[in-house]
Amino acid sequence: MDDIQFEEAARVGQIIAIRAKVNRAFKTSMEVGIKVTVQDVLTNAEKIVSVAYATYVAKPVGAGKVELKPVELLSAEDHLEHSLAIERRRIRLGYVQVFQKLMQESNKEDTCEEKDAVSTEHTHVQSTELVLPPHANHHGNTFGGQIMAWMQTVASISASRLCCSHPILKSVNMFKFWGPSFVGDRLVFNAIVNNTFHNSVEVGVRVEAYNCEEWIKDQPRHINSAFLIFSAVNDKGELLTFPRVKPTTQDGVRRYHGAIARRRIRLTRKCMLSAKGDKPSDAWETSNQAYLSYSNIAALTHLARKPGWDITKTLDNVKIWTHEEGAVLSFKVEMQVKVPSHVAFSLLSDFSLRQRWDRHFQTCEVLQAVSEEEKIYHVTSAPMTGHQPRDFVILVSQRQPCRPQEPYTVAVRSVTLKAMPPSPEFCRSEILCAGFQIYSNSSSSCTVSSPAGPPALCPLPWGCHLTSADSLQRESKAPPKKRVQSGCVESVLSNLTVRNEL
Ligand SMILES: CCCC(=O)SCCNC(=O)CCNC(=O)[C@H](O)C(C)(C)COP(=O)(O)OP(=O)(O)OC[C@H]1O[C@@H](n2cnc3c(N)ncnc32)[C@H](O)[C@@H]1OP(=O)(O)O
Repeated sequence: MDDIQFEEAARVGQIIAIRAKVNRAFKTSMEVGIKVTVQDVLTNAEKIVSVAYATYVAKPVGAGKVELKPVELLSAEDHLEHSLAIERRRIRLGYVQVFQKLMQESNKEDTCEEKDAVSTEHTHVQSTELVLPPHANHHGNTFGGQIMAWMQTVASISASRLCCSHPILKSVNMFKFWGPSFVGDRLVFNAIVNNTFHNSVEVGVRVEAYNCEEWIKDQPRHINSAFLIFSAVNDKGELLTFPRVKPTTQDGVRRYHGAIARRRIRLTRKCMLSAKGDKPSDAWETSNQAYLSYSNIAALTHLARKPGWDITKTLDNVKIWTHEEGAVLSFKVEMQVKVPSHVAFSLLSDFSLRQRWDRHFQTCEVLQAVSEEEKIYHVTSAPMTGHQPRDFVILVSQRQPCRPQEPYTVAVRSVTLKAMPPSPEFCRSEILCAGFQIYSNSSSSCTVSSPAGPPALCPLPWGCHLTSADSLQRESKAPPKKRVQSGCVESVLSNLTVRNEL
């Protein structure tokens, strides 16, 4: 289960709609997108409660695995979600490594030394539940949602020890059901406050399952651990401040730092969700690398798939498309080239080759080869206006297709690197959203499509549409002047040269 954020409370008398769809089947697992909205019967106003993604694994009775068939994609939205699902899966599978890296860093930080800090041991709550048939599915497996509901009860009692009020669940951190539990099992829930952050508190819940034999032998199965974040309000609806806590055991210290690391990842995500087009590019840090790569690929994919592209010019086998939305203008250049798609991809994704065919690239140096698929480059470029040469620090994310119908993707966006601050020699410039999508036409030819546009219109994971709607609204209120993003025209110009050089 990915992070769950509760954006809106659903109250008695309101109508809840839950929409779920398999976005992509991988091998044995599949991503399900879930959107929960609440409608007020009196006003008809509909609000989003939560958008979340769950991973299900098809499981036959007994041992063995079920290999899933690919899902059939019917709409443009199906295609978009399908492309982005694989990027979200990368974030999920990489989460533990990111967390561990952050833990290494946060272990150096001191724990709370405040005299009046409350010992976390005061917040320990335990409860035991017996799994009965109504709690389980037709295989006799306890419903994940039932386990989550029990977790929330015990966690909110734990949080209430600190706030002397009713805690409100704000979000649930990404978690995994490690193993199943069955009808007849006893589930023991242990909840404890890990850390407090001014207006919020993180409670960790560990779930252990016992069948009768395991109960007697005291041999629990650890089936789940989750982290729930609560806030609390007073009668006037004002947020309450939580007291500082201090861990008193070695395990408590580990959990205390774990909460800080998880919060860093959460805040990074939130910060990226509320990103405005005019803010400086994001810093490349341990806590946000996965999200920056996601947003790089997602921005390009989303832009390329937007409805409403118009052909502006056709030159031989090159088409230039434009897309207008509010006051924002984006470009896309599309060309047929007589080289196999994998060759075009290897040429276009290696930016150190770009100087050979792009006159806008004067120098290009790899600053960080993060992985085979993510590289950070420093690029210098001749001045377009004025007299100062420009430079860029860009993240290039490249992806190979999982299926023949899918494109090769090379996405480009600016990032900030501490090791490469702006220098007086160059005017630091930004690429917001650009790159290539390469579709195979035959074994010897392909179509290279190169969109470039603003990121405010791109989706980000978990709750993106709220941000997009906001930004669209902002854009529509802007003065009616076409805003061509910096780097957009240059991108079009330089991408045009690809054709000849290939
Ligand atoms: C209708 C109601 C349904 C319910 O509520 S069920 C109740 C709650 N869930 C449970 O009780 C499940 C408990 N867990 C289990 O039984 C096992 O972990 C489970 C799900 C069978 C998987 O076991 P295995 O097949 O041995 O696991 P595996 O390591 O080979 O991985 C299987 C597929 O899952 C993927 N996976 C593993 N960790 C993941 C993660 N953190 N995020 C997303 N996907 C993840 C993994 O990549 C693999 O996928 P694929 O085969 O490559 O498609």
